[in-house]
Amino acid sequence: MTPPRDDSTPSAAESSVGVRYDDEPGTGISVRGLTKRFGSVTAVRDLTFDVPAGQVTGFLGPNGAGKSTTLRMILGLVRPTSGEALVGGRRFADLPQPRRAVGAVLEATGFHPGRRGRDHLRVAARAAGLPAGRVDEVLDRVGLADAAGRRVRGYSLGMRQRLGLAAALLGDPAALILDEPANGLDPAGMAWLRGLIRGLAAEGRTVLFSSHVLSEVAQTVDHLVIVHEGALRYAGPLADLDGPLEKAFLDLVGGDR
Ligand SMILES: Nc1ncnc2c1ncn2[C@@H]1O[C@H](COP(=O)(O)OP(=O)(O)OP(=O)(O)O)[C@@H](O)[C@H]1O
Repeated sequence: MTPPRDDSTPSAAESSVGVRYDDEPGTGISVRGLTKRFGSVTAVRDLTFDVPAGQVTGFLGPNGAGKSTTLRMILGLVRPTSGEALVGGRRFADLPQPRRAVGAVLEATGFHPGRRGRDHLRVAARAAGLPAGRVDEVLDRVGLADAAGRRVRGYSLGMRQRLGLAAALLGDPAALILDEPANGLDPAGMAWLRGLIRGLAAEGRTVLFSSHVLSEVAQTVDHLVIVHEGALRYAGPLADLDGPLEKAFLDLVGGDR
């Protein structure tokens, strides 16, 4: 039997097309009784759901529903008040090679404006002990190769999103967590992102992304997790929802305001 993916050493060869990410036990993301209180505010309350590998899962909820807090707890950036989140069967803090297990694009991804796109990725790759050859591979994958020599201050919002995705892909991770990746993308950019996300899941990776753009979500996901006021409202296949996504969503989160 091959060793668990997290214990293997990253290499350019392994990142080539053809590697599957869901053929090992313990893949996917699993959230169990996750709760987070900030003082008197309960941002996330007793959330339990699974994010299957090899599928695209949309993470939906109104403003303030607790999505970002949940994603940050999965990534070990926020400590849960109780419960746990497992990536590939392990808590983030226990992952032997976190970059290999999960890549993330969070909303507040900051890039030094004076640095060139390629240099950002070189610095990130070096800091993570990843091969320098990955930089050009991920630039190609996100369609940023031609702009890689330009300084980030001249990048559009969509180009910054692509750079964030490139950084997330550096470690060739089995799981991707993307907080509103469609933010700032024009229609062509959204169509491109949809193709990228679907392609990543088709390779067997676990993809969890949050979005407020329901029309885009409906075209992109297989699976959905919907939260409201920190609590779970739905977890399951898109196809099992009652009616069109927008109507089902508004029914679930009380959208008659
Ligand atoms: N560090 C913090 N300190 C105090 N309260 C916080 C903190 N982070 C989040 N919250 C609160 O937790 C709740 C959930 O916020 P969160 O950002 O997780 O929601 P969200 O679903 O991602 O919202 P949006 O769609 O607007 O990005 C909100 O009431 C928010 O004000």
